Parts: sequence; structure tokens; C-alpha cells
Amino acid sequence: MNYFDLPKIDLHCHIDGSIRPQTIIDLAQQQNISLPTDNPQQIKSHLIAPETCTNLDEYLQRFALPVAVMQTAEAIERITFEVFEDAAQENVKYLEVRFGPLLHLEQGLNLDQIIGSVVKGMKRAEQQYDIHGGIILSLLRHMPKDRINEVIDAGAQYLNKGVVAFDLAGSELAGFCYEFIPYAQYALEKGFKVTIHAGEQGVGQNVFDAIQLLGAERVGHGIHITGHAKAYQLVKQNHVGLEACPSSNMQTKAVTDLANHPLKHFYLDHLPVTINTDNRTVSNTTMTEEVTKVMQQFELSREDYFKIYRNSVESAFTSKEVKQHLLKFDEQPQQIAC
Ligand SMILES: O=c1[nH]cnc2c1ncn2[C@@H]1O[C@H](CO)[C@@H](O)[C@H]1O
Ligand SMILES: [Zn+2]
Repeated sequence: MNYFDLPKIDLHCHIDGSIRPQTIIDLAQQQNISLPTDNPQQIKSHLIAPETCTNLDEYLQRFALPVAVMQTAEAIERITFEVFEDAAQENVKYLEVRFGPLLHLEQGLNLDQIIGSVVKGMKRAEQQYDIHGGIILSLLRHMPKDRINEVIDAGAQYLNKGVVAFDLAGSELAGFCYEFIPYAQYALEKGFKVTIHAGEQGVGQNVFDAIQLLGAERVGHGIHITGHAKAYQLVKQNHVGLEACPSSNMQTKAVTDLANHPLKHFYLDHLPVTINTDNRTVSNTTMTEEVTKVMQQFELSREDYFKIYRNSVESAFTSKEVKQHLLKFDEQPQQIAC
């Protein structure tokens, strides 16, 4: 099977975790930021999270360097463009990127400039390549909450112009959803879709809460609904898109190994599971790599693959027109219901 040629959709990709190693080096030089090394191969060892991570928190330490060089409008625009370019060059036809606007305020940019730069980078790539995209604003759970509504207000100016959804990311504690109810509510009122990182670190109840309390239509990872019957049922009943990220899930120890990833079980039980990268650089991966790993491990056929592709089309936070376009790449085109 030629995995590279398959049309692909990535709904869960962090911009800061997907920066090219050479771009970090270029930007650090331009911005007089000192790096541990100027060698692109060696810098990788500072960016890629090792297989020996003990948990998500250790994985998240790999984001400090990328975030340090993402403090100017030019850098943010360039990195966004390059993430789309890398994806388009491996036949990703639709890509939703996400990033944390509050992480990019260190050199004086305001929220409008930060979000606007990501929109600009994405639009430039959409003009140049056969790829469509959407932008998700991630709020970091450990950060102060006083500016969350400002992020939502700034992002709302770009709804229907690139921005599509609200997300919560970072370290995952049991019961985190309760504190974020008013913010998710505000985002929903403004017209954002909601996806939440939940059920990545052992807590199935967080998935239930993300759907019930925060209005999530999709969930980042969601692995731990296995072993939590109520969360599992709610995902199934509401048809909540599960954004699986196999390599990342192994690095963060959300699963012990690929064979134990519940993805196949979800697929067989008709849950809308999708395959995604999470972080192209930090997880040292591509969509081709993720699709290859999953299809080989679980012995999936082309037909199986396109069923998962259709889950991604259905779950995508995009227009009916873009969904129709994406279904043209399907080998057994079907009419979409929504
Ligand atoms: O798999 C993940 N789980 C939770 N948070 C993550 C994951 N990958 C990245 N980030 C966090 O999201 C921020 C914005 O892009 C990143 O800086 C990182 O801290
Ligand atoms: Zn993520």
C-alpha cells in the first residue's frame, strides 16, 4: 500500500510542536536567541520527546524552545505556513492547526497580531497548495484564567476567516472541566466549536465532563473512555469525534504500546475515531507515518482507511463545501448528511 499517496486529514496538530528544526535555528539566529546547538540533527534531540517520557508533563517540556522563537509576527506566520506546506506535501488535504495565543505575548505582540499571523500563514499555504485548513485556539489549563475571554474576543474577529474552535490543552488533572465552564460557554455563544484535550492521562470522567459541561463536539485523545462506561456511552451517543494521536499517545504513556491503543476497538464499535499527528516535531512524525503505523498494526484495509477518513470529514470544523471537496478524494464517495 502506498501510504504517502493516500489523501489524509489531520484534525489535531499543534503548530509549536510541529516547527521544522532548521526553522528554529534560522529564527534563533535572526532573533539573537542562543540555542544548545546550531546543528539541525542535534537540535532534534532537544525537540523530540523521548520514548522514555514518564508522562504528559515530561512530554510538554519540549515546547519551551519552539515557543521562544515564536514571538514575532513574521516567525508565527512562517511557522504556520511551513506546517501547512509540510502537510500538503504528504497529501494532507485538510489540516486543523492549534496553538496557545497566550504563549506568544513575550515580545509585545497583541492577541490580534498573534492570531492574525496564524491566519495569514494558513491562507498563504491554502493559496499555494491543495490544502484547506482551520485554526483552533488552545488555552493552557495551568495558566492564569484572567485573559481567556480576551483570547475568545480576539479570535471571534477571525471566525469564518480561519478560526474555528476553542480548546483546552496542557497538563490534565481530574475534574479540570468545572473551572472552565464559563469560558467554554462564552466561546460557544460567540460561535466557536469546542474540542477539549481529555482522557489522555487516565481520567475517563474528564471526557464525560468535557462533553456534558463544556459542550465538546470532539475530544483530543479520549483514550481513557475505555474503562469508563458513562463516558464511552456519551461519546457513542453524541457521536463525539475522537482525535487519536498514536505516536504521541505512546510517548506520553497514554497507552503502553500501539497494540494496546483502543483505536481499533473504537473503530469496530463505530465510534468516530480519527488518526492525527498531535506534534509533527515533538512526536517526530508525519501523517503518513501515523497512518502507516495504525494500518499495519491493526491490519486495516483501504476500505477501513477510508471509513476513518470519512470520520475525519464528518468531524472537521469546516463548511459543507469543504466537506464535499474532501469527499471527492474518497474512493467510495458518499453524500454527507450535514
Ligand atoms: O498532547 C498534548 N496534550 C496536552 N497539551 C499539549 C499536547 N501537545 C501539545 N500540548 C500543549 O499545547 C500547547 C499549545 O500548542 C503547547 O505549547 C503544549 O504545551
Ligand atoms: Zn494535543
